[in-house]
Amino acid sequence: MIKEEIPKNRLVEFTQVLDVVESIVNQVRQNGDKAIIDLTKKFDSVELKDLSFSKDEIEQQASLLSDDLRRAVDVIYEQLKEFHLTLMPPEVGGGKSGVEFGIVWKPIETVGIYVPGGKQKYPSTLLMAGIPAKIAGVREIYFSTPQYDKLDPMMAYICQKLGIKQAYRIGGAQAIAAMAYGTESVHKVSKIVGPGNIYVQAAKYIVSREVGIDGIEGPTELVIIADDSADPRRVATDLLAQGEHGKSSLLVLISTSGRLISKVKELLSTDVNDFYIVEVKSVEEALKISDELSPEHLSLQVRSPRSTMKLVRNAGAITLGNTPPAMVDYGAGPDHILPTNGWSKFRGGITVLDFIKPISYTNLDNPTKELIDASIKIAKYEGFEIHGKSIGIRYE
Ligand SMILES: NC(=O)c1ccc[n+]([C@@H]2O[C@H](COP(=O)([O-])OP(=O)(O)OC[C@H]3O[C@@H](n4cnc5c(N)ncnc54)[C@H](O)[C@@H]3O)[C@@H](O)[C@H]2O)c1
Ligand SMILES: N[C@H](CO)Cc1c[nH]c[nH+]1
Ligand SMILES: [Zn+2]
Repeated sequence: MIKEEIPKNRLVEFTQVLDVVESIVNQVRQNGDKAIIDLTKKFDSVELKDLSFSKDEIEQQASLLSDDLRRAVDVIYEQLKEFHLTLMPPEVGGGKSGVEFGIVWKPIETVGIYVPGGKQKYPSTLLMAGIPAKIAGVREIYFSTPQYDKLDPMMAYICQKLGIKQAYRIGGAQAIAAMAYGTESVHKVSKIVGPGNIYVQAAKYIVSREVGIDGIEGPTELVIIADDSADPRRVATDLLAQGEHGKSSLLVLISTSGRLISKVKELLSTDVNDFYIVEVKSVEEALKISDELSPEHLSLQVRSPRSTMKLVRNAGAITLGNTPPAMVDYGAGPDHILPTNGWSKFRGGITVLDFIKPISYTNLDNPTKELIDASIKIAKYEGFEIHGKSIGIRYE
């Protein structure tokens, strides 16, 4: 259905299910594997026997992937690898007042990746999380997905390429809780990343009290800003494409062209999804609405996408001009694990930076008297006499 007013708040929000998910998380925390088995029966109607895929099962499934699809994965793997390698920050250092200081980057040691799978399968998401984790040097990468029978052959092949330590057949909030707290069968990790529905994201939010998370990456969102230079068929197809993720997707067109809008409306008229389509007077006005929404994907199908991009304040990922947003989903290089629900106001998509941490180092070779005196004075001012003394005894 076409709607002409964009809702102020997201209609589907992980905050709506925090209470029910808190109870799921607690059950897994207290009862481990047994709770996972019960919850999987309750929510997915599956009698779960083995919680993880064995090495043999993964090998067997991977062998079923055709050469053609293996090559496709290999091509995308190299493309994503290049993007994340480009972003890998250097170790930096400097000095002042006789102090040498700097940063060494260390990988997070254990990471759990959630790959959604309730309605569709997402081997591409395993690549999007696994490649930056591997480049960052994460020692043990685990992953979980709600596939209760055999593992998808493409995922199995990707598991092998990434050197996944263990793969679990667990979905929803129970998978997140299991990786956060550990169970008899599931390894506890230091950080959990990955997209999913509101139950999955609510669980990540809850367990972030104890483990790192990458943010909130819930139901897909696409805002297209288009002027009269845009092609209505492409605009409509981009909106329909993200609508494939399901009814929870947020699909928005903001355009300065009434002519484009009526053509796009015509093309969308028979689809089951809701589309929010608004006409504005200028691209600046469109940007104001989009920034307020802070969408996941932002597509700038306008005459000057580069100068328009400079004016954007909030978005997870921007595609310029004729670039299909679906290429970010698959093969362009930048990650498709992107913030939703307004979280692009304060963070971006996954990069290698989500898997490394900066540790500072300090070496006082020959500090100036001025710096030492100033430090001791502030320690005394705070009432920490011994802090001051521990500095003073070295440089008197
Ligand atoms: N933002 C991103 O970066 C990004 C990327 C890819 C996909 N996505 C989104 O991920 C989502 C995938 O959702 P999905 O549902 O297909 O798969 P999912 O794997 O996220 O969730 C499926 C699980 O949800 C649990 N569940 C379902 N109903 C429940 C209920 N009533 N109570 C408790 N638990 C329940 C079940 O255990 C099930 O296994 C889509 O909305 C898609 O748009 C987002
Ligand atoms: N559009 C999704 C991010 O919201 C990513 C995706 C994966 N596969 C297809 N699309
Ligand atoms: Zn998509």
